[in-house]
Amino acid sequence: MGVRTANVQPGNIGETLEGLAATIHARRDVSPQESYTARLLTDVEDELLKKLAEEASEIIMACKDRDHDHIRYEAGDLVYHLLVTLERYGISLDELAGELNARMK
Ligand SMILES: N=c1c2ncn([C@@H]3O[C@H](COP(=O)(O)OP(=O)(O)OP(=O)(O)O)[C@@H](O)[C@H]3O)c2ncn1[C@@H]1O[C@H](COP(=O)(O)O)[C@@H](O)[C@H]1O
Repeated sequence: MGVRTANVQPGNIGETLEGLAATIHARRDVSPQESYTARLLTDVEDELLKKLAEEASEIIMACKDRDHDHIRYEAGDLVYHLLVTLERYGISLDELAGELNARMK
């Protein structure tokens, strides 16, 4: 298990996701030697997809343990890897918003 993040303060999810997505997009121009994100964007696609599946199973385990801080931590890992996946496959946050908005009742 990774190191738990200390002193987590609430933030604005829209701003945070947009900022993180922009950082991930910018890693397209960075060498894979310098950045984990750049590696996930350029390595064989199965490396990223395996990681996504691994993070999904880790949050499931955290939920089964009813461990609040661990669920939040693994949710962070999962959302980050999902954003990298969206970047890799060319889906912007605005397009994702459109998908979710289209389902709203
Ligand atoms: N938000 C993240 C982020 N979340 C998770 N990770 C990485 O994802 C990997 C998760 O792998 P693991 O689950 O195996 O590791 P773990 O979390 O230590 O352990 P467990 O979950 O297995 O218990 C680790 O290498 C983390 O460092 C992240 N790496 C980068 N970011 C963001 O991406 C930006 C760009 O970072 P670079 O990748 O360094 O360019 C950074 O500024 C951050 O904002």
